Amino acid sequence: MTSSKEPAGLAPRLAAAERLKSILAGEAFAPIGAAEIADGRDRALANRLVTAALRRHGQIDFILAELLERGVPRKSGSFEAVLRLAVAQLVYLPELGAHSAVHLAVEAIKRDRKAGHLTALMNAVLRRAQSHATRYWSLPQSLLLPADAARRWSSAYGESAVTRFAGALLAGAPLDLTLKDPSPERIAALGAVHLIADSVRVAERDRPVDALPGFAEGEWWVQDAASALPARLMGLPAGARVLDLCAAPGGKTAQLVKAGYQVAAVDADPARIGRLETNLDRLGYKAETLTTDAGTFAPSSLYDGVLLDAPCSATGTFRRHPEVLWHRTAHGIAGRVSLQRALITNAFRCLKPGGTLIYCVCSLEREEGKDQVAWALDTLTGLELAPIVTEEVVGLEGGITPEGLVRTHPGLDPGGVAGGMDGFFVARFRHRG
Ligand SMILES: C[S@@+](CC[C@H](N)C(=O)[O-])C[C@H]1O[C@@H](n2cnc3c(N)ncnc32)[C@H](O)[C@@H]1O
Repeated sequence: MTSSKEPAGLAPRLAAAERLKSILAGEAFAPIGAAEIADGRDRALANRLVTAALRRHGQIDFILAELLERGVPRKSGSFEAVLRLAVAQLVYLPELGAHSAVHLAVEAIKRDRKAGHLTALMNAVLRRAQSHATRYWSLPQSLLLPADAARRWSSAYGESAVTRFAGALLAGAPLDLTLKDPSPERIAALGAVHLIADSVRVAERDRPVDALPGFAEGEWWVQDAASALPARLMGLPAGARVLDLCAAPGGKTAQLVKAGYQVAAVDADPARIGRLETNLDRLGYKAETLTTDAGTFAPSSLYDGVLLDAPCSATGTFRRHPEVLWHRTAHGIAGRVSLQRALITNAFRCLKPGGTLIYCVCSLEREEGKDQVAWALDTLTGLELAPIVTEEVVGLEGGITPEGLVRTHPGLDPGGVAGGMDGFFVARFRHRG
């Protein structure tokens, strides 16, 4: 909501700048909600600006390097965030109006004690950006991905896949659902298309998720087609006892319940366990829930199956969380790798002899995927690989490695349906007994 003293359109920019500033400082992107901006149109504008600035971050880096010869001034408050948002609007969202981008950026930093002295610089830089807007609009898509990530992923997934990653980043992620009953009638009622197994893709998303048919009745839940793969690979008979480690908000828990298992869901975060319980309630599904550390959880009796969806760099989710592309550090990955090892070790301790362990991460990084499998087979000698075969992932045969691991990425189309999928890594192990 704008105050009478503020120019129209300033409030969403101030909120967007605050949000972008925290994302640049390392926080994850959470869309600006009604508590922050009551007016729905302002909120939509703020989220659109932040999303464009994040998706175009690599190209905007290039632009800022050209426009700011001495770099971003130090200790300049919201200057960089406001500048990035204004460049995103000027160059990539021209339909929002170039004049308002410049004027409101200057107004926004006037209100910031730490940046107020930089109005002349902001004005000059944005005028230059405006005069080069056509050239900047056609900057190559190769700038969209960090150069080191593009190199790593090209050698892992191939150059043509990585070329598609840039397009996928700009397009964002489509809405995929897992259906209790993937019958043609239900799929048609949702205006969706079938992907693989019980995953569907909503072709035209014209309303909020909770307004789609079947939401209130608990007929489906939101889940990317890649995220829906691991739980399907458990392959145990109905009635088996299955432990879901790092379970919230419960997409995989719901699948395990749907498969007929007796499920215990563990997560360390009480608020996220609350969301898992709400989600299961809506679906009419029951599972035991435990708020505890999956690295030390010691069950009173062992499980037939354990699914571990470990915390990771989340680089496979860059279409919905573009900031993960720019937050990855060697130090951060090393921390994740050792946490994942502690969790795999405890997952193995919770498993019955002969039981099945599924390890998965929404990461495109080899250290969190294939290298962890090599480590587990070396260290936990009671584990052996239970290779996943193509018949288990019909419609996604290209996602299986020769060793029987699943490795998806945004350049793969599930069931041949355009729109890609998240990057996921899945390995299945068996307890030798
Ligand atoms: C990738 S998300 C899980 C998504 C979930 N499996 C699903 O399909 O909806 C990772 C989860 O791990 C939880 N987590 C992180 N460290 C944990 C730990 N040491 N013990 C238990 N849960 C943990 C986080 O709270 C987060 O909910």
